[in-house]
Amino acid sequence: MTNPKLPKVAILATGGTIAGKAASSTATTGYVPGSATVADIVDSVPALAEIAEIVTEQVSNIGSEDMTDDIWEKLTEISQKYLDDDSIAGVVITHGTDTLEETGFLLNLVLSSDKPVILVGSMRPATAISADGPMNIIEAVKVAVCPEAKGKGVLAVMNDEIHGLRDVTKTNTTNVDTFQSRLFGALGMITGGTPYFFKQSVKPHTTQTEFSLQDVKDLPRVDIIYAHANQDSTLIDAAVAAGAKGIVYAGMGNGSIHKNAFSGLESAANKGVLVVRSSRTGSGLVVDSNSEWQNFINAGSLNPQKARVLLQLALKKTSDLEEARRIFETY
Ligand SMILES: NC(=O)C[C@H](N)C(=O)O
Repeated sequence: MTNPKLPKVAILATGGTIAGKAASSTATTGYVPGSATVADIVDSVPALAEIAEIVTEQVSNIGSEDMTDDIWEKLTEISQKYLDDDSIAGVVITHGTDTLEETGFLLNLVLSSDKPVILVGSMRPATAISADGPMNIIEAVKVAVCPEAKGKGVLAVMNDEIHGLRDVTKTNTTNVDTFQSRLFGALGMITGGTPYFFKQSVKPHTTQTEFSLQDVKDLPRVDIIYAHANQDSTLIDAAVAAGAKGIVYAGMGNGSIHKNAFSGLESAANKGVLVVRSSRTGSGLVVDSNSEWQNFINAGSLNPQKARVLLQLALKKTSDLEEARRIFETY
């Protein structure tokens, strides 16, 4: 779509339900994510041509439950290539919603630009009645050309809301209002087709971080172990045996550790594996509580999947406990 009078936006497509097709217009589950191309998506929303000159690139076409390190590496490089292009005003990335928060948090930490970068997905396939994808992509492009979106880090636009990728998480399996920033709230909203911003995160992102594209290469293995009643150390020992350099423990409450899992985590930490305590509750901070857990790092407000991303990047810089702790306190 060319209209050189309008700002130029790159739409990079990775797949997801926004590119999904179902057998019937009433089917909202059981569809195939990643079956429409970026060209199909853009062609099906002619109103985009009134907002921006659109250029597109297909990065992958997968359900985001199948996200890999290789696609992360490719996506970060391609995103930075467009951000470095003086003719581009902003970048929109279409993405499945299942791992959108992990990809987005990674981009928020490694991309270097103050241009808007917007992740967008949908909860209903493109073929569904009341599909949410077309309006979501229109609103994402509107935010991408909005001067106020500059310098706010990587953003997610869905369901008329603008969220920061550090804090947003998927909270519902199928509802269109699934993305919430539970602890700190949305950064803004889109009403009547206009983006309105009300706040921004104080945490460093994009141009302010110590991470770069180089850190996305050869990411170390980090496993998440989910806490539960009657737990033991079997899966923790298995993670270490599989070569994990880090473990995120999705603990109970304020990162509480089952006493029978503690011995496995302690022995992992003694072998140099960095262990982060996060929480399976879905909200709140994980802070110091039990004096026995001094060899572990607190995830603060990062949920287990976000803590995993930060721990992977931290491990590219250090294996020192205190230095990794500083990184978790910073971001
Ligand atoms: N709504 C969605 O996009 C879910 C889909 N499984 C995905 O993440 O690709």
